[in-house]
Amino acid sequence: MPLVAGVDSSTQSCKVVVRDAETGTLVREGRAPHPDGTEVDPEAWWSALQTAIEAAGGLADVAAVSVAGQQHGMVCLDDAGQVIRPALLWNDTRSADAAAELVAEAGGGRFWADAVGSVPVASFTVTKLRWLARHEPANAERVAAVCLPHDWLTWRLAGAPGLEALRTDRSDASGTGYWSPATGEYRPDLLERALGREVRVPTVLGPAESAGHLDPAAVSGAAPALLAPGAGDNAAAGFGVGAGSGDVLVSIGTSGTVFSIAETPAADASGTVAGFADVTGRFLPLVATLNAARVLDAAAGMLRVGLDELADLALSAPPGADGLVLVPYLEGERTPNRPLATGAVHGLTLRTSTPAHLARAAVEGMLCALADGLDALAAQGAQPRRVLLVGGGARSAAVRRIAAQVFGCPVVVPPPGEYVADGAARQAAWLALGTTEAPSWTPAGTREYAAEPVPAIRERYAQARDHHLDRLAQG
Ligand SMILES: Nc1ncnc2c1ncn2[C@@H]1O[C@H](COP(=O)(O)OP(=O)(O)O)[C@@H](O)[C@H]1O
Ligand SMILES: O=C(CO)[C@@H](O)[C@H](O)COP(=O)(O)O
Repeated sequence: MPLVAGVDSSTQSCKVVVRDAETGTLVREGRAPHPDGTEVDPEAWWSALQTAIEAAGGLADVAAVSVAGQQHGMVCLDDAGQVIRPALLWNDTRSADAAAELVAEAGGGRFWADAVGSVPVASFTVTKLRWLARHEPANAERVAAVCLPHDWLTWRLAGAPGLEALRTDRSDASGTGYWSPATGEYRPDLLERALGREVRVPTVLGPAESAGHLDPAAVSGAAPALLAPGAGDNAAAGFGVGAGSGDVLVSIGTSGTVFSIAETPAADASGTVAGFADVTGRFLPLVATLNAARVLDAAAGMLRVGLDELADLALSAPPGADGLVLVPYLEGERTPNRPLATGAVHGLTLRTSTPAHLARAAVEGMLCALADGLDALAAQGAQPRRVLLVGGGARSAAVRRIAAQVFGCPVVVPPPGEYVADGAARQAAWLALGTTEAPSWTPAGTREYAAEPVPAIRERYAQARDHHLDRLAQG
């Protein structure tokens, strides 16, 4: 029975699962935390990956490995393959002006949506390259190759064999802003427009193509396992839960994402829906917010309670929290594009000044921003008859129950698990087994949450969401 390993190198942590390639049975797992911040030395991901692999019992008996990871992060390498500066992550908003500049230079969003399927905001790698060229020209001069977190980790697992060996996959390439899901080709002209010159980018592999072999010297005791192409974390999560064409997913991790598996590429000139690619050769129209699970962390911190108590408090308040609304822009926001925004609380009265009301408003505010994303996805052709809910935030009983009221459709929650790492493992199994189709591992024990929709929650949120302050310069 071959074993395979899947990795999720996400914003807050690194998770490794080892599964049976044929049945998908979980054999062992491990995890390790990542440092805080929106600028991170990739070496910290490498060290977390080593710790998580060790906690998962190592890779000695594993036939294939696949790395999925947070999307968009800019990892710049010099001629010798050394990292030039800490990576700027997807939630680093310093390139917001660069994004606006790139869009204006092209005459608007239509150009970008047609060229690469998405209109760049600060999250996209292409805007970070423009920021680098403008603010750190000496670093920009040294760049020989640019890649993404999952590409870099796969390359390190291969023993960092030279820049020409860098590999990526369609799903992550589609978040760069210089690769087109519609044509399957890079747009080196757009990369050059951002950075000022062309640099090397990873070769984009198709589904289940090999990225080479693991170098046993890179991981203590590991076998020379096959390396799979890997994926962006949202695409991997879709693959991990076995989502099929037309399914709509909401992921509540550090980011909030709303996406579906589509047969045709998206090209939304408004920039609300990003036109990404999936793991199987299909497409992944996606709306992302910067504020999801950490809104709950922040509310729990303010109320000095744990996350389970926060959920109990939220469920003890009435739907709509008697008019208390929390606008969740704690990290600025990406959709809508408000990089400088801060959060706000509206509707405070003596009645609503309770921990329960604030807890409920935090859950509802975070979910309303995602419900706006669902509307945008529906406007692009998705049909959210039900929503599959994944990510760390889906562990909250309040999120699961209130989501059905806010989204206005049933919410299906797979058993708690690491679906990004599972998606990566399933991709590794596809490669290891050499089959035409990926093995079908279906998570058993999904639960469906249905509730009467409460439109008043979203109506009140719509009145509140445009009223907020910008962050102070040092904020
Ligand atoms: N029971 C819970 N209730 C609410 N949030 C939770 C719960 N368990 C975990 N989380 C949240 O999930 C988040 C991590 O989710 P995860 O999907 O792993 O994030 P990421 O992939 O961005 O690193 C954390 O912010 C954590 O607080
Ligand atoms: O930027 C996006 C999607 O476009 C984010 O979804 C990142 O991929 C980070 O994911 P998490 O760490 O929150 O899962």
